[in-house]
Amino acid sequence: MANPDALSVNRPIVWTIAGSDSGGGAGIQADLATMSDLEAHACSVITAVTAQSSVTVALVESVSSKMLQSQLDTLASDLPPAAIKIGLLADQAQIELLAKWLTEQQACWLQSGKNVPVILDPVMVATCGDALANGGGLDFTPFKGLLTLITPNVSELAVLAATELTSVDACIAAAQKLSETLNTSVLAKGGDNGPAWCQQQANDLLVCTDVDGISDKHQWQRFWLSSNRIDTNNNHGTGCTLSSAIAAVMAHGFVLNDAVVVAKAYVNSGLKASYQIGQGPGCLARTAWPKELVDFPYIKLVTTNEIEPMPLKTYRHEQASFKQIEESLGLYPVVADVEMLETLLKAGAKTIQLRVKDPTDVTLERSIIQAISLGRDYKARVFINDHWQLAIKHQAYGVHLGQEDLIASNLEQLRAAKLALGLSSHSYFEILLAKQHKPSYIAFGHIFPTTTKVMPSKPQGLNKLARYVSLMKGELPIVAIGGIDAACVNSLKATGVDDVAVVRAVTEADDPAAAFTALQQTWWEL
Ligand SMILES: Cc1ncc(COP(=O)(O)OP(=O)(O)O)c(N)n1
Ligand SMILES: Cc1ncsc1CCOP(=O)(O)O
Ligand SMILES: [Mg+2]
Repeated sequence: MANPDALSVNRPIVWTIAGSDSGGGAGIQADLATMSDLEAHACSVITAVTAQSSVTVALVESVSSKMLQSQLDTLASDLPPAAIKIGLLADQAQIELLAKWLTEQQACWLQSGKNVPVILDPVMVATCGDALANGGGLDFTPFKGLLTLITPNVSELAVLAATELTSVDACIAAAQKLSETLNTSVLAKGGDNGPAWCQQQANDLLVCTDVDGISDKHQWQRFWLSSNRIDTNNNHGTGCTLSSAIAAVMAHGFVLNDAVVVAKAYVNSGLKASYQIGQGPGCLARTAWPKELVDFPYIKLVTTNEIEPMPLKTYRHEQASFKQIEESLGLYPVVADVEMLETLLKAGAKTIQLRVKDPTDVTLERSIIQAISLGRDYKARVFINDHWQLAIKHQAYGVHLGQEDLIASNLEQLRAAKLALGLSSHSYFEILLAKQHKPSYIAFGHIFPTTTKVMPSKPQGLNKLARYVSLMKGELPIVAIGGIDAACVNSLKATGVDDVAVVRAVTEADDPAAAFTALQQTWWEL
């Protein structure tokens, strides 16, 4: 019987194209362990065999071109990948061969509407300091346009961008240049010594290109991803683990930005439980899908005014929280006009959102005043969508904003006015971003297909919802939205989600008041 908690119905196939580490801590061995731990079926294409322990690399021998080609072709015909991670490439001939193969394959995948993410970890040196490939001499430009993400550490970034990294500015410029040269997103890892190095925290820089399935506002942006530094020498295989985790998470259908934050949490959790096995640096433990919020990074958008990563204590202590929701929001309607709002308040709604989307509506302010006043009459909590200045002016109970609106809104004014704040999210990445503002609740969607709004992201489904809910338990209420009707209320409740917002199931019903009462009754009785 299928496991209802499984990430995907069938384990997705993920390939690792990398070198064997006879010591078992890095390379193919770390990749297979990671992919399998993250519920993927791992296939391997071995590029090189290394005679390696935790203290030395004694010998590296690349496989023949014939063997490399044969592994690729044999797997492709029976076990096609949902995502690919590339690690050690021993020489230029392997880069050329793989780039040619990927070019041909991507043309086929494109024809069949398939998008296979390719994550390149440009391995050059082992943790013990010995060279694995002729890194400085390798030219990765044949991969231009073929990659989804490249994950260099500080020294690899310096080699790839052919520059010295002496400042945070230089790091950002080098990552940006690499992104443009290879036409790919870049995760520049800051765990090792370098300009963004900090004793207390590890700061990675994510440079996004046109990432599939995320908000327009997050594309072509740069973000610092910061975590507490985990004090351990057992870091052999960290880069291999990170890149194969990113590939495995993407194979389960998560967007790139989500895969990066989940993989970082996976590595953090693995480092905490890491162990020494030989005389040198030990390796990461395999701790399954990350479930602890503390392991996920803080995210900061890099702007022209603020380029430095943020000290984590600033996020934790310096901002006040928005109003706490004392009594659950429950199942509540989101409506487009005051008439419908009044009908539903009369039917007993104690929470409701006014969502007026017409920017030319000359009656907007009047509608907002009426909605807030009706809310007071019926002792209901009225949230105003988007129009935060008017909500402050007329003292609404709360405001609901999208991630896009966050950029244009003044959260300090909202905080000072003591309004409740709800924030939308569509992914792990956006949940983490929203949480940093300490809102009153986070809405998550769309759970099922919806016609109410054109969404850049795919429907999330119940399985992902359950993961987000369990991550945020005890932190903030999560409100599910999108395509919700009487038929799915049961299964939504089973995810443990706190509250539910509905549009069409109420507003397009023949009798909206009756539809709302029935839905709410079902929700409370479950
Ligand atoms: C409860 C709830 N969740 C999500 C939304 C969507 O808000 P937003 O992302 O700002 O999009 P628009 O509603 O403005 O199109 C919501 N309104 N309410
Ligand atoms: C505003 C919004 N944000 C995410 S989904 C959605 C629309 C939900 O509408 P419906 O309940 O009719 O699917
Ligand atoms: Mg909005």
